[in-house]
Amino acid sequence: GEPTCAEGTAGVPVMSLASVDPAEIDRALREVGFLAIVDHGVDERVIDAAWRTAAEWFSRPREEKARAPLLGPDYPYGYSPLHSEAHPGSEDDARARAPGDGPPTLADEKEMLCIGPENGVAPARRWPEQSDELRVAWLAYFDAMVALSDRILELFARALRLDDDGWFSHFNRRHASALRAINYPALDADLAPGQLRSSAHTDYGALTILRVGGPGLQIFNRAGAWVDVPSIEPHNGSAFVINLGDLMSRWTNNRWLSTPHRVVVPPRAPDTRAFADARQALAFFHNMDMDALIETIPTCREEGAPLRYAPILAGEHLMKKHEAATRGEALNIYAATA
Ligand SMILES: O=C(O)CCC(=O)C(=O)O
Ligand SMILES: [Fe+2]
Repeated sequence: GEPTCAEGTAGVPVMSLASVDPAEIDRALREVGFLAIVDHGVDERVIDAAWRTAAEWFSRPREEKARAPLLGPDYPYGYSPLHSEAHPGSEDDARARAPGDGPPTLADEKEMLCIGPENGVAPARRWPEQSDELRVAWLAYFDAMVALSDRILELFARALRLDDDGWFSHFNRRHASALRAINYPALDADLAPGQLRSSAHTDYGALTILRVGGPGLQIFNRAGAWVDVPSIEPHNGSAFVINLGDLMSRWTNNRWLSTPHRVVVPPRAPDTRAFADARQALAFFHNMDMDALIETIPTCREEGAPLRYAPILAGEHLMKKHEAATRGEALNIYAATA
């Protein structure tokens, strides 16, 4: 039959969800930590509406957006304006600093709007009051992502040769997932040296479903190089990029990778004055139940191999990641792969 798996330039395989071989998923997640899916079955109108209402909302005046529910200590969702977050800087930035300078505080060149689940796990959703259309569209998209992540978790169970396709569903009764739209504004000047659209990070949870609009996403591969994730559309039809977060890597005793990734400004074409087009992404972060006990998955306990992690509650893992991020702990990927 038709091949279900083709290599992109970063080695991110593209798989048809209609005919995927779970062994290929296992291979991709062991070697790359990222894959792309087509034939995913999500209604294109649902995707378009979420995409369009996000873009429309980001295009509003700054003062209007600032009146939206804001991300803060009592509400870890809502709107984060441009430059509201400081992140560990890039490797170049770290090299440029004198010892003892403290962590770099270059802010990512992005703004974000986020909602959480509506299942009692998180504070009640707060919406920007200006757009009923956004609320309706995002509710549908959120539900579609929940359904798609359920399907992907079934495939993960098969990829890990668990005896029950529904193995993950026992940890997925009141998930703590979040939907985030990210706007990387058009640029009319270069960013500061070392500044990025999204600085290098790994995701926290089980898996992330990304809808990507435009170039710039890079992954840090096992050879220790930053490589572009090529755009999959339009040749392969509508696609989502799937990657794992730290929880899934831990759960599989590091069999599967939580791959560092970042978003850079694409290289500027010579002889043009335009710097960079705007870029948008929709990221659905799937988190397991807060009280899910994460102990190495039975089929990931190779005989004789050490168990790398003690059991932990998924909620505790998530909080530790949030705390590390707010302390600005740098992601030490360079040392890890040296
Ligand atoms: O914009 C993208 O393509 C990726 C964003 C991302 O990695 C994140 O928000 O965690
Ligand atoms: Fe990410």
